[in-house]
Amino acid sequence: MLSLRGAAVSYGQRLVWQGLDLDLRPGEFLAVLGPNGSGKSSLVRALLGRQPLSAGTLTVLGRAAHKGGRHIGYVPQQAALSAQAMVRARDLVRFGMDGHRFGPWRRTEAVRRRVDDVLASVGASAYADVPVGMLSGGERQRVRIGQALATDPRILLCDEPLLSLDLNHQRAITELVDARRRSHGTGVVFVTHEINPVLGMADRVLYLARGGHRIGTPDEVLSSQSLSQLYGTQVDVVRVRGRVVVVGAPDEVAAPPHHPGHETTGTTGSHTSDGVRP
Ligand SMILES: Nc1ncnc2c1ncn2[C@@H]1O[C@H](COP(=O)(O)OP(=O)(O)OP(=O)(O)O)[C@@H](O)[C@H]1O
Repeated sequence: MLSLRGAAVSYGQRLVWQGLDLDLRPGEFLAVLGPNGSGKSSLVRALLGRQPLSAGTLTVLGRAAHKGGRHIGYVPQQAALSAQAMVRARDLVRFGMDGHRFGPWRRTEAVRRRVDDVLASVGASAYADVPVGMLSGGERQRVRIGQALATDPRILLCDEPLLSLDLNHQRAITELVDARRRSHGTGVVFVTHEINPVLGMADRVLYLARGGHRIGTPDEVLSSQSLSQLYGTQVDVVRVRGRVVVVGAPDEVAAPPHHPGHETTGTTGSHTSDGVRP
């Protein structure tokens, strides 16, 4: 579905990652992990065709990537709502369709039914008519996923969809995405700091750090040996009561410079010494 060969992203002199070979299969769940500033969002932007590769190639469904393809659904990082706060959940889902299939916004019966179906599929029917500014974080994430699924995309890119959600909502959101890929064969790229909610679902993990990466099954990548090699220092991956904790991964960044379109997801060095939060 997605194919990267020898891919790299850099901003000026800053090389973010390089030498990335990746194929996403239909229905596959790929978790993308890594500390702040390791280039997870840059990868998502590259896959969306919004960030040019500095080396290598990307094809999406067999064709060179381009912006705005309706085959890719995108769940962005939680952003300040401001402009959308008064928009109803059902309108957000409809916006997701308008840009693609239906041209100018038309209130046709078919569109209304489709919006209802999408809202039902993400469990958001009960608050379809509530302004999104009044929804909880978890409810809003359901609606955002609905918006991303509005065009019935074959690939779903989720950029930190679990941020600021409690454990129950993290589980609900990951299960929603998991159910979707199983029922529709949707390929999923799921960027997260929170490995544990996706551990049982991820077919493969791509771990980005220090300009390098590891890719493989969760057991292959999330091992002391693999992460120690990646970081170039001793890192321990321990499993405690079925949860994975990464101990000793050095913080990657001091303070990522703020620039438009790049929202950091936590405080400086939030990739803590236990790395992936339990
Ligand atoms: N548009 C840009 N111009 C210059 N540098 C950028 C730009 N976007 C990202 N960067 C830098 O590239 C690096 C990777 O950023 P990116 O947002 O992809 O990382 P990330 O892994 O998603 O981080 P986080 O977990 O904090 O969201 C960072 O050092 C960041 O400051």
